[in-house]
Amino acid sequence: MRFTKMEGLGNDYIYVNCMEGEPEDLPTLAVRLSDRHFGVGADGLICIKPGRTGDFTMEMYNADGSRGAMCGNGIRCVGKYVYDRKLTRKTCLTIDTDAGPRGLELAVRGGKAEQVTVDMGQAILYPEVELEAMGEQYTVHQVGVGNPHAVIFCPDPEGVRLEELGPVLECHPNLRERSNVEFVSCQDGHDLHVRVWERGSGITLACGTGACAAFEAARRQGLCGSRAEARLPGGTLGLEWREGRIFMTGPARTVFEGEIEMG
Ligand SMILES: N[C@@H](CCC[C@H](N)C(=O)O)C(=O)O
Repeated sequence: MRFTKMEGLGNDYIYVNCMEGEPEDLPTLAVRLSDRHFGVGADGLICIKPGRTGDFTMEMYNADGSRGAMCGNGIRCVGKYVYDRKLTRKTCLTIDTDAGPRGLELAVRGGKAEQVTVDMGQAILYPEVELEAMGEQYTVHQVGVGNPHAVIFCPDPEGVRLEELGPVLECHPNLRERSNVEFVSCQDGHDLHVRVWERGSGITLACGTGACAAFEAARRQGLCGSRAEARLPGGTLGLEWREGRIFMTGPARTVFEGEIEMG
């Protein structure tokens, strides 16, 4: 099976062209290929399929084989994948996801898509909850960006013991559902510093939907205005709130292509 490894801010996935059929048992394949020692190594698997109503469909699996409805860094790479391989000549396209269709605008240089802006749609803010984890109290802002996020504001995200707290918070019974977790600080009304524990994949270098969830929570708290930059360990994303929708801009990059023996 041929595959392409791509990354957006170091949030890396294995991309498989499923336009004319797909491998069997995608959750098991995601676990096998994502393994960084015995597989290719990635935060998960993304399949590119024919559009349902849009131009293409993105189907994503986390490294543990669970399915994610949306992936902000992944969808930018899907845009680059279909454009660079000439599966489309459109620079404005619609990608169907389990969370609904998302509009993409590609910035092209030398025949390749480099930066991608995604209309991430409306974020939903649920009532905040207080909870206890590893002996500490946290105020959690629950945000839906097509997938569930638990945003916690703190003075220094770098000081958080994410590898220990992440798994506890991801499955905390006080949350609406199993969630992605972001520790966030906001400075100067636009500078968001974000560290992420991703549901199903653990600590990742970035999370596009997580950056949007942090932005929405910060905006609603009056901590930032309608434009912000989210600084994550893997790089920076541009965020803009326009008429109730969030627009996210960032890079998409191909790392390498390969072929793996199945069975
Ligand atoms: N890395 C992603 C989010 C991937 C899905 C997430 N782990 C989930 O299960 O909801 C992003 O960039 O948004």
